[in-house]
Formats: sequence, structure tokens, C-alpha cells
Amino acid sequence: MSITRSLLLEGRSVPPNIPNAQTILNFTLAKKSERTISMDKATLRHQIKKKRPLLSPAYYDKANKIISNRILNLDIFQSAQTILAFSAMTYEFDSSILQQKAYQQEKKWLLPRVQGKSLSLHAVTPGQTLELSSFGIQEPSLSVPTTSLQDVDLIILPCLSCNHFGERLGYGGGYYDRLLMHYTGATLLPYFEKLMVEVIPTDRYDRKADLVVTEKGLFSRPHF
Ligand SMILES: Nc1nc2c(c(=O)[nH]1)N(C=O)[C@@H](CNc1ccc(C(=O)N[C@@H](CCC(=O)O)C(=O)O)cc1)CN2
Ligand SMILES: Nc1ncnc2c1ncn2[C@@H]1O[C@H](COP(=O)(O)OP(=O)(O)OP(=O)(O)O)[C@@H](O)[C@H]1O
Repeated sequence: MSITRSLLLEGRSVPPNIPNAQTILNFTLAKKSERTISMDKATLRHQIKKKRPLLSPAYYDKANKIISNRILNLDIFQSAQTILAFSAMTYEFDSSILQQKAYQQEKKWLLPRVQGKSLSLHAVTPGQTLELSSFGIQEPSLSVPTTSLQDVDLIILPCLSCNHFGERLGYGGGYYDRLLMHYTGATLLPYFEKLMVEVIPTDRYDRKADLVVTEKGLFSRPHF
């Protein structure tokens, strides 16, 4: 029985400023489950990081080429004028083939730079020198002009793992979750089938990618 109900049954008045016991319980359960989700994410990150080096360089190379070709054929890529991609770390999808094509088609190619808790978006030109960040990522230097998120037509997302529904697991910084909160355009998630899982732990901030592109095919998220 709730505290409120037992107070009422006893004929006592309920102080208006004390939260209902059920509310407190719900809050506690919600908090707990957020902690559980975050622990599940950490466990999955650990598992995937252990698995990545076991796959052959030939697998990554072949899958990367197939995925790149699939993306080059997509309307969403062909029509995008301004694309936000990322500089690949080891075992990540490498978008170099797409970048070359984008320049040939006079598209703007943006790379993110970590700025505290957020990402600034910089338009990089062919051959431009990048800087190694503290996370070990090649980033544009601060002096490279920034572009507003509103001008981005397509975001190519990085991940450590994902599923065919477009749910992604990143490195745990929450950078893309925060960025995507302010973005309404298209998102693509290129990834390797062998590092994907069926269930990705997600919290209320996680947003699904519109389209997952793997060496096996294209997977778009159901709209319901
Ligand atoms: N290529 C790439 N760039 C990106 C991201 C990403 O996931 N991939 N990010 C996505 O948000 C942002 C940077 N966020 C990051 C947050 C944490 C770690 C991290 O913990 N790195 C490990 C080592 C990584 C590895 O396994 O090689 C570390 O520093 O110990 C990396 C990136 C912006 N740029
Ligand atoms: N918009 C937001 N506002 C507040 N907290 C957020 C927001 N987005 C994510 N977070 C929090 O940031 C933390 C890291 O999030 P999460 O583990 O999902 O990162 P990730 O998706 O793996 O990383 P990334 O987005 O950088 O690839 C979580 O505690 C999450 O709840």
C-alpha cells in the first residue's frame, strides 16, 4: 500500500509537498535501470574491444570496400552537399573512399573536433593536415573554419557495435547523442557484420540511425 493511501486511511491529511511513495519508488527504479544500462554498455564495449583484433585485416578491408560502394550508390549520399564523417580509428569504418568521391563531386566534407563535451564541425579540404587528439583521433585544428549543424545534410556515424535496427554503441562519451539531439537530417551507420550484435543496451538519449550499411546489405529502421 502506498504511504499516501495509508495516511488517508488513518484519517490523516497528506502534506502536499511530500512526494508520493510510488513516485519515489518509480524514480529509484528508473535510476537503477539507467545504472544497469550503463553497466551493460560497458560490458558490451569490453567484449567488442576484445573481439576486434581477432578479425583479419583482409576481412576489414573487403567489408570496408563493399560498404563504401553501397554508400556511393545511395541517393542520400549522392544528393548530400554537406556530409559530416569521422576520421577512422583502428577497427572503425574508414570513409576515405567516400571522402575522395565527395571531393570529386564538390561536396563539403566535415570532420568533428572534441570541444569539451561537444563536437565542433570543420570543413576539411583535400590534403589538409589534421591533429592527433588526446583520444587518438585525427581532428581538424581549431583554425579550420566551422560549419553549423543546420547546414549538414548527412551524418555518417561511428560506433563500436550496433544492430540492424540502427541502435549504436559508441565509446561512451555521449558526443553523438548530444549532437543528434539538435539534428533532424539523415544519418548513416556503416559497420561490419562480424562486430554487430542483436541487442544494444540503449538509454533515453540514444537515437537510432536511419540506415545501417554493412557488407551484407542495407537495413533501414522501421518507422512505427
Ligand atoms: N573516429 C571517431 N571519431 C570520433 C568519435 C568516434 O567514436 N570515432 N567520437 C564519438 O563520440 C568522438 C570522440 N569520442 C571518443 C570518446 C572516447 C574514446 C575512447 O575512450 N577511446 C579509447 C581508445 C579507443 C580504441 O579502442 O582504439 C581510449 O582513449 O582509451 C574515443 C573517442 C568524436 N570523434
Ligand atoms: N543529450 C544528453 N544529455 C545528457 N546526457 C546525455 C545525453 N546524451 C548522452 N548522455 C549521457 O552520456 C553518457 C554516455 O552516453 P553513451 O554511453 O550512450 O555514449 P555513446 O553513445 O557510447 O558515445 P558517443 O555518442 O560519443 O559515440 C550516458 O550516461 C548518457 O546517458
